[in-house]
Amino acid sequence: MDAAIAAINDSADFLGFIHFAKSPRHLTLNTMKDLISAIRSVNATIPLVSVVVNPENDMLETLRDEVKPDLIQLHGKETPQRVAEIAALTNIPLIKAISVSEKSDLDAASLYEPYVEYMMFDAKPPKTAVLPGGLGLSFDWTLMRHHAAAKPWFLAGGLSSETVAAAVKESGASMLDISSGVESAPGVKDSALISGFLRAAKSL
Ligand SMILES: O=C(O)c1ccccc1NCC(=O)[C@H](O)[C@H](O)COP(=O)(O)O
Repeated sequence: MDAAIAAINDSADFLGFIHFAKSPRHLTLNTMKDLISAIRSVNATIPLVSVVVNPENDMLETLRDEVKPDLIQLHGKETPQRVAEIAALTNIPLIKAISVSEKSDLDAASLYEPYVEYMMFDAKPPKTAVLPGGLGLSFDWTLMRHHAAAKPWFLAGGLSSETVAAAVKESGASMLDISSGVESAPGVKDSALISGFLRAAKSL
């Protein structure tokens, strides 16, 4: 909660919460529900995002009916057809994350755009990685320069107060997503790092 308050005080535009058991950032759906409710009692407007990976329908129904995030971020290998089903099932705006290591990884993005509010482009994890995100890895940001997008998109992966200026310059991103770059240890958000990142990003 302290990190969420720090981010709100420093004018973060979204807050995200991970539901993925293997992640050091994992929150149960009950904990996420309580956290979302507590944050809404101090700030009713900041959009709150539940981040999930290849979710089954029963989990999505719990998100929709109990957790009630403003957005759901899909960070797995969901196909465009599955994203369409999730949009219809939940009626909650979606963010679809795409893993990028080369230009051709961007080709499928347009297939998702009809069903989502936002896209996210994140670094492709190594094959051996346990996590699909939150790894502090970046990709060639210049790949985004010529990407024709119909929906607004976040740049993610390896961002920090040190890298953000180059990331924005090289990618042309106007929306950013950060996780490990504002942590003092895996899963431990650091208020000072959050403030530093938001100041650096908003000064660009
Ligand atoms: O962060 C996680 O542990 C995680 C686990 C499962 C699915 C997604 C996850 N993170 C997704 C994010 O949106 C991260 O913010 C994004 O990958 C950037 O991470 P980082 O490179 O650490 O800033």
